[in-house]
Amino acid sequence: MPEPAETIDGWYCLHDLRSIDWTSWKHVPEDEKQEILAEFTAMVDKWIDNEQKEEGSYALYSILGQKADLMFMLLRPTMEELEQIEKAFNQSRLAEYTVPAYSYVSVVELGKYMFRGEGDPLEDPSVRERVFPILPKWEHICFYPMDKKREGDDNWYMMPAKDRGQLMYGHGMVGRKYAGYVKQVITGSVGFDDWEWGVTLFAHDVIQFKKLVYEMRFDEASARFAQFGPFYVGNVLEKDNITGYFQV
Ligand code: VOV
Repeated sequence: MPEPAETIDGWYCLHDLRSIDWTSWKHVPEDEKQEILAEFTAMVDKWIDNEQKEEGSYALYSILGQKADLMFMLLRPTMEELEQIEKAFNQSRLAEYTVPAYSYVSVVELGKYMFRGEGDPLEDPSVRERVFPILPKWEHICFYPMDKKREGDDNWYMMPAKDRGQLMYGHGMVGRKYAGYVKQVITGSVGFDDWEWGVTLFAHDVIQFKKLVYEMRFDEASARFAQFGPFYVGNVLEKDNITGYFQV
């Protein structure tokens, strides 16, 4: 049996995507809208406070297209904390005007392919930074789940570790060209959700997602083995712009 890849796991992750029921929202009296948004903003304040204490992280984006309108990406040390956040939103008044669109449960993951250090990797500050990341608040986000193929000769899980390591090295080299343009957070979801990984990318210029994902399609790790779920792309929603976003 090929040697399984060892992973270094960090914060648990919830991608929570919601669609807004604009028709119902439109009919809410203005003063009530302000109260509802104040309650939601107070929730975001808690996420910001938690991030400042480095006990987790968050990203808040508006999503284009009809698949969803909002995406919350939340990182916490435990799944219980993620559940509390999800529940708090579901019990909020804003939730009455949203419909669940998609969700994804995973954990920030670093494959040991590239880790050359000795001892406990979680004591290495550069590893900690990657598995307990403070999510960038860059202008754009792109999120999609993916699998590695298990078909005939293209079975990732039957490949020797050394060959997988080589392919991941090639993958990393393509990715490195985008340093400063795209930041990636890879979350593992085997046993947690319907796909094997969640890929979350952040960029200042949205076109960089297309360039990177397209270039990677030609790299063997993706060309032979990658299978993709739905893609979600969006724009950062800063706390101060929440009221403006909900204006109708
Ligand atoms: C910004 C670009 C970028 C960079 C620099 C980068 C680098 C790296 C390195 C060095 C490593 C290996 C060690 C680790 O960290 O695990 C990985 C790992 C991984 N990646 Fe990646 N990736 C990028 C970007 C990047 C993209 C765009 C995708 C989606 C693929 C595509 O075709 O759409 C992706 C996927 C993954 C996955 C699913 C894994 C885990 C695979 C496994 O079998 O364990 N990734 N990735």
